[in-house]
Amino acid sequence: MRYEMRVSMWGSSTNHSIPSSIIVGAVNAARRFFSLPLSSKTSLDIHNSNNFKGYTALLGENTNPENRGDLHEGFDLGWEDMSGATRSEDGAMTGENAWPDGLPGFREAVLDYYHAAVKLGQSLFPLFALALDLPENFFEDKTTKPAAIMRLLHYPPQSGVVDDRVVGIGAHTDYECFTILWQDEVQALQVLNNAGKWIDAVPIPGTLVVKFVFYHFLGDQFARWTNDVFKSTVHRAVNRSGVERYSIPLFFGTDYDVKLEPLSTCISEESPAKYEVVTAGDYVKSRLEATYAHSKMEN
Ligand SMILES: O=C(O)CCC(=O)C(=O)O
Ligand SMILES: [Fe+2]
Repeated sequence: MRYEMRVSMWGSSTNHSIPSSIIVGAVNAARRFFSLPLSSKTSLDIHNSNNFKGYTALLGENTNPENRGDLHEGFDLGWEDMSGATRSEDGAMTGENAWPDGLPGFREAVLDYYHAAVKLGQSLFPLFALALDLPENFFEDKTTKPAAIMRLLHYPPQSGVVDDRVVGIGAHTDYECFTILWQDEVQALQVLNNAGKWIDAVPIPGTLVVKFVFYHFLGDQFARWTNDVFKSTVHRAVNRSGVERYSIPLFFGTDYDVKLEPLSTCISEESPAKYEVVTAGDYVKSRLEATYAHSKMEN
């Protein structure tokens, strides 16, 4: 069974909504950033960051090891408060964000969206806990220091014969528990269904689409917490639209110093624990290292 929750982007009284002005601010910030000269962007090269923050050039990332690189550019950031404070207790993922010079208002617009989306993400954990027969507050003490990576993504259009090994973002599963995704109106995102067919995740104008689909669109941290009761969904993006595309995923995990231990409700004699226990920080970092390994060597 598949559940999907759509959250109206128009401000309302519910605390599940992200005001449209905040979304528009972040999208405009992304447009301004990707319009910078390449040299300004590569000065923030993600390979120079000890915790994978900053700029990824076209083909810099390779989410599917069978592919030759992803045809998008990106800007990655993690938690930071408005005053600029970062945290020291994030284990392997501890470190600062990398902000561009000469883009007034960029940092504020991006962080405004980040904080609003993180708040939304925090409000979803109790629903997952209930779905797993756990107390509603089960994840509360495991999500006190938001371990959330956000990305601004820019996909050029691809035309003619598209090599399946060079697409916008190759087939992959996300590394954290779940993903909140804003995408513009350009169709590119696809989800692999149980029959092995790629299904278009159709953009809906005027909405913030929260990928919130049990058993289908969850990330690998939840697969580890639940011993695969929650299965991560394979997805990819191929932009054949003829126009450029922007998206903003936010990956929401448990705190970086928390161990990804299988839940007692999800293991049994018939279904013993499958995964080695690691901290969320070590896990995310190892996945990012694999994703960027090919371009690190060229660097
Ligand atoms: O751009 C998109 O719609 C998907 C991005 C994505 O899957 C990712 O960054 O993990
Ligand atoms: Fe993804």
